[in-house]
Amino acid sequence: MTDIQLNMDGEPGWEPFDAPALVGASLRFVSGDRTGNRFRMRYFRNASGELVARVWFGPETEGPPGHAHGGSIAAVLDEVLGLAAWAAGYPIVVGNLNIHFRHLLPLQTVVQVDSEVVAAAGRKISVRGRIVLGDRIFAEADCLCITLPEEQRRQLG
Ligand SMILES: CCCCCCCCCCCCCCCC(=O)SCCNC(=O)CCNC(=O)[C@H](O)C(C)(C)COP(=O)(O)OP(=O)(O)OC[C@H]1O[C@@H](n2cnc3c(N)ncnc32)[C@H](O)[C@@H]1OP(=O)(O)O
Repeated sequence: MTDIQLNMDGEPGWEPFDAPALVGASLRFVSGDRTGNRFRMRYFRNASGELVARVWFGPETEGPPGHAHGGSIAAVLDEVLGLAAWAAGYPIVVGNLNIHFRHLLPLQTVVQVDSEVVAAAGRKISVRGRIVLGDRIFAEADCLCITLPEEQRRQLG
């Protein structure tokens, strides 16, 4: 437990990021339980202002024996990259998420999710992300987010 908590810390120059304060408390599926056996997550903004997450993939995210289920990896990328667009000021939902799974991700490991908002054109916001540990890349993703019309936003809020 201590190791997990230590590894979940940010880096110098990172600021803790309060996701519920921005989007409400609805993100329980991935980041809502900081003590359970599925995901444990902490969000930060790095020195460039980009959203970064530290994520522990627990035993209940298992797919291939001893390794994370692809769907669990997709769930994390969906939330982090969607939230990255919100953190950049765009009220969106994810329209398309394309993932390259590069290496099996061992369970009970804390990895880092990097994100970058790369383009905004009309309602379409492009976000890129990857899951890494040191120089090991586990997954890379391109995410197309679509801003919600005001009326739909009101219905959700
Ligand atoms: C303050 C209160 C708020 C509270 C709110 C809290 C929310 C808290 C969020 C937290 C942060 C997120 C973290 C989790 C992220 C998810 O998990 S979101 C859930 C998963 N996503 C969904 O369920 C989305 C379901 N899909 C939809 O709702 C609709 O299809 C969409 C995406 C809103 C688009 O529908 P639409 O508004 O009718 O837009 P439409 O006119 O079809 O398309 C607009 C443009 O986007 C393009 N486009 C649309 N979809 C696609 C697609 N899939 N592929 C490619 N292009 C597309 C169209 O081609 C079109 O392009 P142009 O013709 O303008 O060049």
